[in-house]
Amino acid sequence: MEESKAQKQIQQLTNKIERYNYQYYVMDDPEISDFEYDKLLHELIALEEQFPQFASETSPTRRVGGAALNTFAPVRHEVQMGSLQDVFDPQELIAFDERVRDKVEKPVYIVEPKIDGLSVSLEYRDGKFFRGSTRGDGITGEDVSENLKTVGSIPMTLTKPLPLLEVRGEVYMPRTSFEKVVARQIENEEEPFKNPRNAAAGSLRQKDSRITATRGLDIFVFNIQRIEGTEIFSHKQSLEYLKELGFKVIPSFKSFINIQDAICEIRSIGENRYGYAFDIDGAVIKVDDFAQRNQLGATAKFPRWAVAFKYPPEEKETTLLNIEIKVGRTGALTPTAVFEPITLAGTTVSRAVLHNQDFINEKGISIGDRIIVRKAGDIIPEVVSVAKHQEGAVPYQISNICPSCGSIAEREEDQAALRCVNMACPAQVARNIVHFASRDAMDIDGLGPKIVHALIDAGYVKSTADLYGLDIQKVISIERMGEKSAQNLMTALDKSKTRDLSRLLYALGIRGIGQRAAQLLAQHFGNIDDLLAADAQEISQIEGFGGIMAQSVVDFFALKENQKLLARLRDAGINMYGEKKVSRDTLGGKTFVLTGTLPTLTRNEAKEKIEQAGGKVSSSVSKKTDYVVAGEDAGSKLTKATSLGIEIIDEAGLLQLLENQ
Ligand SMILES: NC(=O)c1ccc[n+]([C@@H]2O[C@H](COP(=O)([O-])OP(=O)(O)OC[C@H]3O[C@@H](n4cnc5c(N)ncnc54)[C@H](O)[C@@H]3O)[C@@H](O)[C@H]2O)c1
Ligand SMILES: [Zn+2]
Repeated sequence: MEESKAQKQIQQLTNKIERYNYQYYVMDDPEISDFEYDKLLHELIALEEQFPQFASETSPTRRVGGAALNTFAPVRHEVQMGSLQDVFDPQELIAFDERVRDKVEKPVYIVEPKIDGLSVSLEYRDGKFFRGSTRGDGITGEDVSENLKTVGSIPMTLTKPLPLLEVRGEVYMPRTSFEKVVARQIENEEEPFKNPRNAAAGSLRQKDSRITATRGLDIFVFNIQRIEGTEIFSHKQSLEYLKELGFKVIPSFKSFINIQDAICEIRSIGENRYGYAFDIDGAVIKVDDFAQRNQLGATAKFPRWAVAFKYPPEEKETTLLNIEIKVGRTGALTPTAVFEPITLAGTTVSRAVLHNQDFINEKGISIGDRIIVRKAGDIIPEVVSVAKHQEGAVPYQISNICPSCGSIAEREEDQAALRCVNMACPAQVARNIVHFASRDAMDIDGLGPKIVHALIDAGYVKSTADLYGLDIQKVISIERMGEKSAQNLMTALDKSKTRDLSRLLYALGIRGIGQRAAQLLAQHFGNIDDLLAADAQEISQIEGFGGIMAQSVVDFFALKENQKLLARLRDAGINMYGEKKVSRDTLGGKTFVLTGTLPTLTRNEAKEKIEQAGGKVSSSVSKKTDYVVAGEDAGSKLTKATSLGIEIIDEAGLLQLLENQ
């Protein structure tokens, strides 16, 4: 490969991985599966090895984990919390053994399952729990003591009053807890966690420890970081000692004196990986003796005395029987593959989401094909590829008729999904009503998902307008509804009639129209009739509005069903006026790019502030960027901004801009 091409590719991979890291470690919401992520990381490692001149000091290949959220106090780790080097092939285990034997004699290895959770440090003073923190970037983590105290298996008092002890463990969510948490999230129409690891991380990093307490977290302790009051010489000894102190230690640790036996154990853990009550993503092999560990040492990121063997996701072949189209909660028409049942990652699966037409075309999927299926991140089944196409078959074509209400679904610009925009579409009605009633919309107190579903099931409500036709008798007749709460709901419904136009517009759930956009519409037009009379051209003139958003508003009100709904809301006495304002727009559409960690604002807060003042936030630096707001550890974006001569400001500078006008 040419140098210039390699440099560019290294840069691109770095940017990508940094984004995935942020989503995974900071937001607890991964965008891609671990398997795909590992592939990208290894691609980068290989490129950097070949072109070391382009490998930066801060490359994700040299750094551990993620940045901290601002929510928790920072904790500096006395003993650094490293990561582990991944290997995927038994051959690499043999190479590991050779590297070890180059430096030390007769190593004893311990093999343990690798728990798929998140790493924490627990500190004890005089035998009492003192503090607990997340790994963070390995050097600084977050103080999550309060949340850790809710994990029942973490002892608050040790059986021996050691003056000082710091241990490392893996907090995880057992599969049964995960299933319960996800079921609850789905019932409350919240975005469910993608897998137990992210669920564990998200639960441990809750602001409110009462929420953490409901999540059924557990821990396995696997290392002594620091100890005073006794001396320990080997890993095996330390695990046994930790057990005595009252910790729940890593299950099934076995020792081996030759690598072949260790490989057998690793294979057998892999074969049994779905037999555990929790997710494991590999096995760890470690040198047992501490003196030997010291001799072997560590790199900036990993110890040289251990490696993690990662198991590939399980894949199976099956026959595609059918493709069903479902209308999602946002009106998106989603194709689902229905195939002959197979067992994958310990459970029987027969369905996998096919995302959209582009996905189907790309893989060339048609009904009757033999397909390969796996579980991404071991949770969500996905179609990997077609194993055997049928002769002459063409990719399945999704119809644009909504299967739930029969309206014509629209394909939005820039978006692969077809979407049913009929507000009265039965498939979407519950979600629409919940949104309509939510705090930031019409704020109808007491009208949560459960009541909404009950009202729909009872046949009382088919659209938001029906809410205003409810009477107290009907409400009381719903299961578990007392007279008092029924009365409260009626009062709340009445009160909601007087909300400002901007809330109503937001409540309607127009595609792409959030609170801010609804506010802009209300301020610009002042009443609904003027808005209805406007065309996309006029709406797109509003500062902060783009052509796509304007078109979405016009499309929404063009639909007969939505017009009828609006008329009924009007008849019910809902306020349709708002305060017309001459817009005060401080930042005048200037474009900002955020990079690095700001001292006080989170990224989202900064973004919100900029947008509220009429600015735009973009994710990449270009000639069109007006300002780059740089915080600590700003990376490539800063370099690019400098080379393009774009003005660079810090958080203080941003706040000043916001205040100035
Ligand atoms: N999908 C994404 O977007 C995305 C993004 C970033 C990272 N990731 C995933 O995160 C992982 C990388 O994270 P990492 O740096 O924490 O490395 P890692 O999870 O692969 O390995 C290190 C961790 O293993 C844990 N561990 C569990 N059981 C252990 C045991 N018995 N002994 C020792 N350690 C044990 C430790 O807590 C340690 O922090 C990869 O699996 C990667 O795929 C995914
Ligand atoms: Zn529909």
